[in-house]
Amino acid sequence: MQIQDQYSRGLRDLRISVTDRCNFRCRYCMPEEIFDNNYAFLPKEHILSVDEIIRLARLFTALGVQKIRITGGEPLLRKELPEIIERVSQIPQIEDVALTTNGSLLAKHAQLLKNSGLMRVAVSLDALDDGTFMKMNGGRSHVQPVLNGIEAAAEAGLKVKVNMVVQKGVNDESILSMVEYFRDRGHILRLIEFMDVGNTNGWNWDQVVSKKEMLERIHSEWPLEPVDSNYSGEVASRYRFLDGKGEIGIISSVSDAFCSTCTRARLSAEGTLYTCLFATKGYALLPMLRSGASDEEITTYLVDIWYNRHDRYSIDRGKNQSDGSKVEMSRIGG
Ligand SMILES: Nc1nc2c(ncn2[C@@H]2O[C@H](COP(=O)(O)OP(=O)(O)OP(=O)(O)O)[C@@H](O)[C@H]2O)c(=O)[nH]1
Ligand SMILES: C[S@@+](CC[C@H](N)C(=O)[O-])C[C@H]1O[C@@H](n2cnc3c(N)ncnc32)[C@H](O)[C@@H]1O
Ligand code: SF4
Ligand code: SF4
Repeated sequence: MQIQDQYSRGLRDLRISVTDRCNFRCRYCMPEEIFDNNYAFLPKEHILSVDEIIRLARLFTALGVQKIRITGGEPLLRKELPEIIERVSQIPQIEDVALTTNGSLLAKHAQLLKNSGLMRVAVSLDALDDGTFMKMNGGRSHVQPVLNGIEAAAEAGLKVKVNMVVQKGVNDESILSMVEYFRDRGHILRLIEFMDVGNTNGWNWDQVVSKKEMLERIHSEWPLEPVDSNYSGEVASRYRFLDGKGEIGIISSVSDAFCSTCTRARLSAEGTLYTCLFATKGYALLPMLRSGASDEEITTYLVDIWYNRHDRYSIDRGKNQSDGSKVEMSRIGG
């Protein structure tokens, strides 16, 4: 069944958060003064079990989902991650299984994840110097373990992309060194505009380096040209180096929104469905799962939610948007 929302967007991509916990405290996502020892993380019994994740993933594939991204929190903190990946990748309609991780624990697990059926990994890394990186991740990790994770993933045969959130005055001076490092090693670096996700990261426009500015800075060092998207609705705009040394991506949710082609649904660790990264409201599926709802009942509910979807937060950014607090990024995983 192919379903469409109010702007004729299908449902292709399901992003599943497998935990709300993380071993980092990136200031733009989980500032440590908020996510401290008193923070109420989800108790285990309120988190989707592996069976529940697989059941929902199957139901979503019947509505058009072909691509699954596992995220968090930090997904490598979930002990059952290899089993989740193995079972998700065995669902016949699933063509692409990817993982988004901070990379700090990846070196140890990359080969097992690849053997379990993982195809691609996006590793987040914001700078190559420990000073800047540790300032951004709340002092939780040096750079080297993440670089080791990236190399282990590549050696295991996983396709690797690197995600860098760019924050003006914090790590924008690291753009060129990051570009140089990863183009020399053949990994695609994607530069992400700092976004106003959640309610706690102190976002303001002054800290955003726009896509245009990032491109100008990189182009003046290594000339670039645009490349067509790999698929309709791709989040990153692609640019190739004219000297033939690979490509980069820019994710410009703030300065150049891409909502018109957004086919992404997000499932939080506690089984709540969000139809936008900036949603103020989610749809709790866990009570249905645990009260014996049939596949047909859950599917009818999902179809109805998608049919009524009219999210386009980034296009409308700055206009009066609905009140209420937004879901935290660590709950739905970016
Ligand atoms: N505003 C907005 N940002 C998004 C959306 N999807 C992804 N992002 C941002 O882009 C970042 C990178 O996304 P990834 O999870 O690495 O992967 P992807 O864009 O799906 O990548 P590919 O599947 O390789 O094309 C995320 O961490 C978010 O910060 C979206 O629907 N809206
Ligand atoms: C929430 S994390 C979850 C997965 C994993 N812990 C990681 O960091 O890759 C997913 C992605 O969201 C990005 N992200 C988090 N907060 C962001 C923000 N305020 N603006 C832009 N991207 C953000 C992170 O950099 C990361 O690439
Ligand atoms: S961006 Fe990822 S690594 Fe950083 S705090 Fe958020 S969930 Fe953790
Ligand atoms: S802001 Fe919402 S609707 Fe727009 S691309 Fe991101 S998730 Fe999709």
